[in-house]
Amino acid sequence: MPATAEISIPDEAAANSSCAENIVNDGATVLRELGTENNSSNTNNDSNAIKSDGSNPSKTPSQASVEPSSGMAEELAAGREILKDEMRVRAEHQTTVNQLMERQAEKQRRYDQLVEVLKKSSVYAKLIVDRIEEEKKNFNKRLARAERQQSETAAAQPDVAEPAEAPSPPPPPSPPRIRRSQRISNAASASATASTSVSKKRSRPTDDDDSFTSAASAATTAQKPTKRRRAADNPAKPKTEPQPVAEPEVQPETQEPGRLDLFTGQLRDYQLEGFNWLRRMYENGINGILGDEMGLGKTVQCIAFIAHLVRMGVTGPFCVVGPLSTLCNWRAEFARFAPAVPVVLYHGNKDRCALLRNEMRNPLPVAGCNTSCKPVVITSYEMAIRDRSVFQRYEWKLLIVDEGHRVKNFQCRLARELRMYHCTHRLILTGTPIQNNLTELWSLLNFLLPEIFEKLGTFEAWFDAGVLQDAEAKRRLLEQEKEQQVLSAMQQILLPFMLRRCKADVDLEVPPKREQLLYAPMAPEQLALYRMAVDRTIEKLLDGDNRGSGMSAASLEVTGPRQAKVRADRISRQMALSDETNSSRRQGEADDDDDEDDADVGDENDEGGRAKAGVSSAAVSADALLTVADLDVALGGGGGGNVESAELHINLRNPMALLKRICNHPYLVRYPLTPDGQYRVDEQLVSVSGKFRLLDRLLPELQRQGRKVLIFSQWVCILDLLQDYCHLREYKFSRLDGGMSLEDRDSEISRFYTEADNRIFLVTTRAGGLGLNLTPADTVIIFDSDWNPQADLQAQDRCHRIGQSQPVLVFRLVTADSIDERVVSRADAKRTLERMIISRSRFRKSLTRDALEQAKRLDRRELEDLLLTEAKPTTAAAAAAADSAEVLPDAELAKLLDRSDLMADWERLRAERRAKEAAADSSQ
Ligand SMILES: Nc1ncnc2c1ncn2[C@@H]1O[C@H](COP(=O)(O)OP(=O)(O)OP(=O)(O)O)[C@@H](O)[C@H]1O
Repeated sequence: MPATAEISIPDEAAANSSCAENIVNDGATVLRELGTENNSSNTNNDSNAIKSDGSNPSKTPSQASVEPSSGMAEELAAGREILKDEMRVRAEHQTTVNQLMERQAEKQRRYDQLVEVLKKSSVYAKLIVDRIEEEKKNFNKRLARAERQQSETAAAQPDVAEPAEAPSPPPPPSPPRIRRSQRISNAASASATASTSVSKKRSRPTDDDDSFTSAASAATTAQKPTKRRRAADNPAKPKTEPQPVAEPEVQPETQEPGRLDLFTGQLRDYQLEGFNWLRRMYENGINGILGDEMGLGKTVQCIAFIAHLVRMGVTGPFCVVGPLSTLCNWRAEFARFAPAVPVVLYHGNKDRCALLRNEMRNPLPVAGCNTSCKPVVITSYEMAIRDRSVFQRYEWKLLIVDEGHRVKNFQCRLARELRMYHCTHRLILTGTPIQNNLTELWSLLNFLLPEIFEKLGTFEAWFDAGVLQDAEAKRRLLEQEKEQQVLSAMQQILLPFMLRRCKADVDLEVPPKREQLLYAPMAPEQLALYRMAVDRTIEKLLDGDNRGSGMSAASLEVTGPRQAKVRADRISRQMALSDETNSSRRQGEADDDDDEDDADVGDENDEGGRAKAGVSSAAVSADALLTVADLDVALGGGGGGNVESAELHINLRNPMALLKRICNHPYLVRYPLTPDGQYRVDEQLVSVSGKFRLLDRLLPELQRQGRKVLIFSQWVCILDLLQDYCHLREYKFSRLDGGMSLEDRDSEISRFYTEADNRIFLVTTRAGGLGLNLTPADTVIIFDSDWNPQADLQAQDRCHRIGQSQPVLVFRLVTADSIDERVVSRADAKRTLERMIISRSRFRKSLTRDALEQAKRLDRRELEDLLLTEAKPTTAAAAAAADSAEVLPDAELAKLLDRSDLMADWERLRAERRAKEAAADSSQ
């Protein structure tokens, strides 16, 4: 990393600069030539060039007053014009050069900042590496001492005269080197007994032996009742240097032999490593991001970590803030993995929360442990904001922000409020640290470590996802990397603060998944409507229809609440959902889980946000709708006085949203009504949308196979349509969206788990895409992709996670030749950005000296591969002709739904793994 790299003026600037010089020179040449020509026709034989204003300085006043010939005058005039042009060009080029120089200076400034951050970050990196090495040294010393003691005991044993006196039993055999899963409790007790009973066979610890190291350190700290030095990160007092290594605040040794450990689960190897990383960060007073891919067990690692802190005598309080949908999951996981640790789920109205606050306040005894601690408070973003003044009164020992990419906008309300909490340690959990751009990653880091990540400019716009769509720009990016190594600098900066493992890196024992893009051509009616939206015919039609009513097309929008009568039917048909829930759901278009926060306003796709931002919509009465006859005629509907009633939803102020609606289903723009004002749910619901046609091919077959399916959409109104479809086909289903209460969400999830014939779960990406475990499903259909690719990935990972036993098929539906394709390609570019910065092997292990060195040497070939040959989901099936009833021929369908190849791969992998394990065991 050239820390003091001189940045030369880029070729472009140099070229422009020399270009400007050339022009000046050329201009002078032209003028000289012009002067020569003039001289040749001028009897005065002047040899000087003409001044810029066209006068000839060498002429005497009398000469100047001599009238030139008309030819000469023309030449002079032409010369003046040329000169003016040249001056203009010269000025323009000078401006360009100045701009380029300014840009370059700005880039240099940002680069200097980056180097500065790198320096700060390497102080932390060194601290952590030194700490790890020290732990290893200590462990080795303890091991050697234990071995010495053991051999001394063995040597002393023959001298024991009376075997009948029952010598103390031989030390229990040391635990075998555990490969796949490792109980923390085992690790802890292994270390606790390390001084008396460590097998001679055990090899020297490697990185993988971190568990033992951890436990050794835990035991060491348990014996040293030092007071934890408060490494508080109170924003008012940012710390500028890493805090000295601090021990957790421990009470005197309390562990008795055989005492129940608080974490009752078994961590896998990589989870154990994550646990050790969490512990080390805490002990060193460094906040961090646990960025493991979704479903790898971030929740479980945190629970193990909190259980460890409690066991070490840290009495809390601890706080977990997450999306509403995940709260029950956190509570359930605590009950499953650390039942002795008290937990309070803080959610509800003010009265209920007042009661909960009483529970929060007092320390409770921890079963099986000679200690007590305040309950772990689990709450939602909404509550964390609403009751900030309450939460602010606590001195949180640990604040966990689950799905922490929510603070991706550093100015968002949630980030602002959480910054006011007093906490010793902060931790962000996110499976998707980079969603759209580097600014978001900076925001997360700024939230955690404001003293290091203080200047947004440092991270801003080094790499732009938009640029990554363009091959030429990718090549330029490679050049930049060669010159400045910005990418490696960023990776080095992140290294001490982030741990991220991908599913491919770890032995997850989850069958593989296959993601496929399914292209659906538009149905004829849909295409007609789409064209009308593109060429703005809709606008003209609506303008015409509403001229008399004094309503402009731009303000035309039908809103949900005014449609209560026609919605009633839909509501009454819903299963297990309360009316209250539904009416609240009607308020928003796109889902807005916990969206009281302003974090997502400005999100490209945030329909709900825009609605809230106040698109003043004029509701159109049912009578007015009847008059939109031209629209019906254009769509091939009734016309000629036989126009059916329909609910229109057209917001011309947002043409992009209008196109997206049409791509997904024309009913989102114009839903036909029955004569009595109900939604007309018949075969046409399927036939007018390309995506529904595809769906109608996939779902019956999946139902026949008994597969459970998750269908994700970003729009609540699409969920409504899908629900109508389920009624039409008489499919049982569950549903989860942002308008539902915590209890309703919980009951819908449990219905999906427990009812065998409930095989479809309709979920909004925002409300249900995060933190849920829906492993009964093995098929995911993403009805409409998000601009943010991570939202789709999160959705897929609801069922592709630990606990899944089947290969998972993921289908992303894309309407061919439409705005949908743009969404998909832009999302792919953003995925490349994410892969470039963090999804490389660098963050796989917690920090080592080797990893630090490796991060300095970014492999150019690796980067080239990534940028120039990207892995994309397979484009499996383009639907057949739009007017064909056979949208997806049987043979194609069978191929799409066939998982036998995935299963075979999975079986082979498992067999190989078993063989390896057997070989390793026999060699021990
Ligand atoms: N060591 C373990 N033993 C048993 N079950 C586990 C273990 N680790 C994870 N799981 C299970 O795997 C599933 C995924 O784990 P978890 O929810 O902690 O993942 P996550 O990384 O937090 O996912 P997300 O990012 O989606 O929130 C859960 O059902 C969890 O109970």
